[in-house]
Amino acid sequence: METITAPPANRELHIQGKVTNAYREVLTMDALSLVVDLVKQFAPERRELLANRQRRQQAFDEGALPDFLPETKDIRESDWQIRGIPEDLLDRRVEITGPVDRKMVINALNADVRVFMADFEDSLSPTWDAVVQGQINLRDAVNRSIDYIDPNSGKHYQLKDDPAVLICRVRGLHLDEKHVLFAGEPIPGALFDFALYFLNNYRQLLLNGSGPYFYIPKLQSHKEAAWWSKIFSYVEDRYCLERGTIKATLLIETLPAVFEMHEILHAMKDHIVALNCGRWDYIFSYIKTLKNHSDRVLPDRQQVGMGQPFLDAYSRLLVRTCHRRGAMAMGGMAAFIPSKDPAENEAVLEKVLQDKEREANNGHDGTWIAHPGLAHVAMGVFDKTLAERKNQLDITREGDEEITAEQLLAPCQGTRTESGMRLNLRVAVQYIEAWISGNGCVPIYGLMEDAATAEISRTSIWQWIKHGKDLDNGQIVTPELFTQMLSEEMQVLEQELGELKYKNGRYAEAAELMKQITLDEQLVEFLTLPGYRRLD
Ligand SMILES: CC(=O)SCCNC(=O)CCNC(=O)[C@H](O)C(C)(C)COP(=O)(O)OP(=O)(O)OC[C@H]1O[C@@H](n2cnc3c(N)ncnc32)[C@H](O)[C@@H]1OP(=O)(O)O
Ligand SMILES: O=CC(=O)O
Ligand SMILES: [Mg+2]
Repeated sequence: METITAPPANRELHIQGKVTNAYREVLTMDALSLVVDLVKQFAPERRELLANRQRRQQAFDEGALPDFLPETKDIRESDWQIRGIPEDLLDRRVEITGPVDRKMVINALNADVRVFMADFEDSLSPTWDAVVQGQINLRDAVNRSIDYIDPNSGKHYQLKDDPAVLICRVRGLHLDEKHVLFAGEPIPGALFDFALYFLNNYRQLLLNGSGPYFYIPKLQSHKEAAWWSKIFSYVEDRYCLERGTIKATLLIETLPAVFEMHEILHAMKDHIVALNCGRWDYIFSYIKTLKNHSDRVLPDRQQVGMGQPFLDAYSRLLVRTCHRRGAMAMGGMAAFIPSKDPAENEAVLEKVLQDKEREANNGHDGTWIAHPGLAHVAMGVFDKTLAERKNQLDITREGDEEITAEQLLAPCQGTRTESGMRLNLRVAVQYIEAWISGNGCVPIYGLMEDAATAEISRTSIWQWIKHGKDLDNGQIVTPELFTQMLSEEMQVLEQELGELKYKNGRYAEAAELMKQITLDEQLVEFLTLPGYRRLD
C-alpha cells in the first residue's frame, strides 16, 4: 500500500490507500489543502452535531415524540424566501440517480432526464477505489471528456451534446473516510467528497453555465443545515465566489427533519434550492426514531407505500413548505426497475406511473428514477402536469388544512406476514453481501435495493423482535424464530443463486453480520457502519 502525505503545511494529513497517477490528478495539493482546512474548521462541530443526534434519540427512546420546535415558531410563521434558483435548476421534472461508476455516469448524463444525481451515498459502497475513481469520473464528465469502452461488449460510451445537469450527492454526516487521516483520525466522508468535487470542478462547471451543485443526505436538524451553509459560505469566500454560488438540495429523509423544514430552508437560505422526499431513508428513520414505541411498529415493507397517511402527509407538507419559501419540492424514488419479461415490465411501468402521478398531483416539481428505462414514464407524467410550466412553484397549497404532527406520526396500517419476514431476510442478506463486496446498489427480486431500502428490511425485523410482535400466522417474532428463519432462508438463497455464486460470494459473512445487528439489544444506527469496517 502506498501512502502519500500532503505538503508540509498539511503534515498531519495522511492518505492510506492506493494512489495511482490517475488518482493524483484529483488528490491534488490544492484539493487536499481544502480538505485539511475544512476538517480543521468544521470537523469538531460535526462531532457535536452527531452527539446531539444521540441526545435527541434518547428522549424519543424514553417516550417523547418528535414535534415542531417551539423556539423556532417565528421562523415558521414569518415571511421570507430563499435566495433564488439558477436557471439550469428551474426545470427538474425528471432526475436519474446512480452510483459514480464510469459507464453509469455516462449513461445517466445521456438519459432523457433533466438532472443526474451522482451518488457517493445510498447507492455507493465506498471502497477507496470507488470513491476516488468516482471523483475522476465526475471530473471527466464535467470536462466533457469522459468515455468508456466496455471490456465485455467492446461498446464505446461517450457523452451526448447536451448532457443532464450534474448534482453530486456526498456521504452522510455519520460516515468517515478511513483512508484519509487528519491528526491520526479518519476524516468525515462528507467533507472529503464535497472538497474534491468542488475543487476539481467548480471553475469548469461555471464555464459550462452550471455550478457546483450538491445533494445533502440524511440531515436530522436545522443546526446540521446551518453547519453545511457555513461550509458553503467559507468555501465561496476562500475562492472569491459570489455568495450563493454553491447550491444544495437537501433530502428530507429523517423523521426529526420533517418537523424542521422551514428552519432548514432558513438556515440554508443562501444556498438551498430544493428539498427532496427521500422516502426510503424516511421510512427507515421512522422505524429507528420510534424504535421503542410499540404502537408505531411498521408492517411488511411492501405495504408501506406513499399512499399510507403518514407518508402522504410528509409529501404534502414538503411541497407546501418549499413552495411557500420559493424552493422546489422534489419527489422520490419508486424502487421498481424494468423487467425483461414484457408482461412484468408492463406492471412495473404501471406502478411507476401511479407513483409519479401521485407526486405530480401533490405538487412536486419533479421526481427520481433509478433506471433510464423509466424516464419516459416519469417524463410523460410531469410533462402532462407541468404543461407550459417549468415547475409547480405556483402551487402553494396554502388553502389546504394544516398538516399536524399526529398525521406525520400516524401509525401505519398493515400486516406482518411470515413471507414478508422471510423476504426481508433474503433481501437484507443479499444487499449486505453486495455492499461488503463493494457494490452499493443491486437489483433484487425486481427492485432496486440500496443502503436505504435494505435498512428497512433489517430494522423491521429488529423492531418486531424487540416488541414481540406477531405474524399473521400467529407466530411471535422472537430471536429464536429469527435465527431459525435465517438459516432456512440461507438455504433458499443458495438454491436461488446456485452453488457456485453462493460459494464464491460472501453470503455466510453477510448472514453473520445480519444476525449480529438483528440480535443486538441496541439498534445499530446504520448497517453501513459495521459494513464499512469490512470494506477495503
Ligand atoms: C433510496 C435512494 O437513495 S435511491 C438513489 C440511489 N439508488 C440509485 O441511484 C439506483 C441506481 N440504479 C442502479 O444502480 C441500477 O439501475 C440497478 C443496479 C438497480 C440495476 O442495474 P442493472 O442491473 O445494470 O440494470 P440493467 O441491466 O437493466 O441496465 C441496463 C442499462 O441501463 C444502465 N443503467 C441502469 N441503471 C442506471 C442508472 N441509474 N443510471 C445510468 N444508467 C443506468 C446500465 O448501465 C445498462 O447500460 P448498458 O445497456 O449500456 O450496459
Ligand atoms: O435517498 C433517498 C431515499 O429514499 O432514501
Ligand atoms: Mg436516502
